[in-house]
Amino acid sequence: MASIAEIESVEEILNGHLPEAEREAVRKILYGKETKPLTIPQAAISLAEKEDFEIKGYAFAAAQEQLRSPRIVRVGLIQNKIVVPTDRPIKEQRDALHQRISTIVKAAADAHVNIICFQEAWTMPFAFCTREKKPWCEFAEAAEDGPTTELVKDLSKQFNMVIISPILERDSLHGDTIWNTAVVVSRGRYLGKHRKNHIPRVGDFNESSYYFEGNTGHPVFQTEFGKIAINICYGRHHPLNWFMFGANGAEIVFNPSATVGELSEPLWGIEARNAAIANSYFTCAINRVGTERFPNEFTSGNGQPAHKDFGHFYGSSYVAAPDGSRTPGLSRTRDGLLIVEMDLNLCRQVRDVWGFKMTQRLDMYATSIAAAAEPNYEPNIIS
Ligand SMILES: NC(=O)NCCC(=O)O
Repeated sequence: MASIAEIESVEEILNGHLPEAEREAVRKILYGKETKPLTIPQAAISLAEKEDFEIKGYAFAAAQEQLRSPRIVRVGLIQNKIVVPTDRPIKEQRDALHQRISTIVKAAADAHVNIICFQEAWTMPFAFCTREKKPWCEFAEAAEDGPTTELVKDLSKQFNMVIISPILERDSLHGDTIWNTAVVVSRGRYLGKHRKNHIPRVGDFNESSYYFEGNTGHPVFQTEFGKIAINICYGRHHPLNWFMFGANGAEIVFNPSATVGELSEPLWGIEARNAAIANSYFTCAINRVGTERFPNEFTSGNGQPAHKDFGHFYGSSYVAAPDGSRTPGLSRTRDGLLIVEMDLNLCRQVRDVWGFKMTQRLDMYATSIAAAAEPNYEPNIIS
């Protein structure tokens, strides 16, 4: 039997072992309405083969309306391993990732992707497990015009793509503070940024040693391809975080992440998908792959011996639609590009059917939440 880290994907196992007669019914129960495979241009397929990354494409269907034209958008999600070992010079590590992701973006451009999102802190290993400041803080760079944003501006301009680039940000203007930030670039220009709202204090995710909770609220970016927002990684466990992006009008919310199997894999397929259902928008969940080893040992505060790796980042990036259907996930082990076509009209179509916005009782919850946030709140328990 394969070890859990070696399992390529749950879908592969189901497809390989379910009798054909039942396969489609089981798929429908688990994943909802069928997502049709997309025809991916040969140039993109050849590049993926040559450069050894998975490429998969699916399309969500929406109803044809009488008064509105379809609003078809193609999104791309990239998941990847780090390229060179973590003891190599910072610039070499970052340059290697810049090169790798630029190649995958080229395949996305060949497949006519309009909006692409990279994984959380994509320019670096997820070194926060070490609690060491040196040399990892050196990966932090300016959101507006750091070397990574300059590269992303070039790619965005060259391929007319909106690019979401989650980086470690250094804000030199405000005390050299560090943030976990997603930068949004459109038409080759910096459009804005969002800083991660919820900072984990769980397992080896010692991110609070490096940066604070974000101070940018819940911005939604109006792009030529629709209204988009970013809920960075651990924010996916917070329903109100998802909710506020929806309250500000998001049609697609990206969830660039870095998370490991032991901790979160059973939650992974549920949370972004549930957010898509609850908020009647599309969600795009992205996780890195591979096992990252660090030069120095660190402990996990769990009584176990010190160790040098973070465990297995399980990939499995996927997209969920407001009607609750979802695409299959990318591989649990390989670099990959997931291309998904969607009609943004589906958001309103689902709202009309389910009425979740109409029935949400915001005024009642506003009062209740304001009361519950008071330090002397008395929980309403009747015994
Ligand atoms: N990067 C990050 O916030 N990870 C926390 C663990 C998780 O949310 O699964």
